[in-house]
Amino acid sequence: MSDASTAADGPQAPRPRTAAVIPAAGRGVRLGPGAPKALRALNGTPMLIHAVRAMAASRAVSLVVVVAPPDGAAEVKTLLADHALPERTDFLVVPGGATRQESVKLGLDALPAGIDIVLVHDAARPLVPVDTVDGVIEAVRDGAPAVVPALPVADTVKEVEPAAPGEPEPVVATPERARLRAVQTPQGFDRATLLRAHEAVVVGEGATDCAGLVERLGEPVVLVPGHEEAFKVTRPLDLVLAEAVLARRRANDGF
Ligand SMILES: Nc1ccn([C@@H]2O[C@H](COP(=O)(O)OP(=O)(O)OP(=O)(O)O)[C@@H](O)[C@H]2O)c(=O)n1
Ligand SMILES: C[C@](O)(CO)[C@H](O)COP(=O)(O)O
Repeated sequence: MSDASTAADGPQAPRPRTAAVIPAAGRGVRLGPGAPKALRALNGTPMLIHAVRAMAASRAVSLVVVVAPPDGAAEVKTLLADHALPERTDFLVVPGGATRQESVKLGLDALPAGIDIVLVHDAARPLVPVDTVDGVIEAVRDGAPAVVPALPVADTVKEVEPAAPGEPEPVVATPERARLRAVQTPQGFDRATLLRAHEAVVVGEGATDCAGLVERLGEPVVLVPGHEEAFKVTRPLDLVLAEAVLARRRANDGF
């Protein structure tokens, strides 16, 4: 994707500037004991570095804000300095909060003036392909205030009445699968809309993704195609899958 702001036949309006906020402050409890999830290695490189490279691979992204584990900002700055990253991209590191939503808000608060489009991308989705990133940015540039990459759901999904641990859970509904989508990141937003959505959150009534907050404002949220390789590393088997994807990429492209 080219980011030129002038054309041969004269000056045009400058392209909107895009930043990526990467919440990376989670512990990774479901992955099991160890370092914070974003700092764990995939093929010898921290997951966070894979995620940062995935964002910086888009020529439209001029700034990446990493939201680090609360006591890990210095370590993350060192990691960014120690790994090869594109020179055209700027990097900022801020400490995160107690929830993903709080961490994203801390990242948003660190954005400088002049950024119009914000991607929010989980460090835990280190392998998202650049075409998916660019597809999200393009849809925001085309005027959608909130854009989410998504895939059809493969399993049938049941809604349950939560039960005590160890007790069977009663099913209350089976949503029509053809209407369900599993959503991924990066989610892309018009900056002002995303900020308004975060500022409107009532304590105790958060959402598990930023797009959920925009929906509550009554603003439209649209989906674009996601990618199987943009899966979230959540449980131990996901690490095995992520390393297999990297091995396949190396075999295919010598990458
Ligand atoms: N307080 C938090 C919690 C989560 N995240 C980030 O949000 C993304 C998605 O969250 P998830 O995969 O659930 O990560 P964890 O919260 O670390 O996982 P777990 O729930 O297993 O502890 C991750 O990149 C994670 O680092 C964050 O920045 N700040
Ligand atoms: C944002 C997200 O990755 C979209 O699927 C997901 O909601 C994050 O959930 P988590 O359990 O907080 O990781």
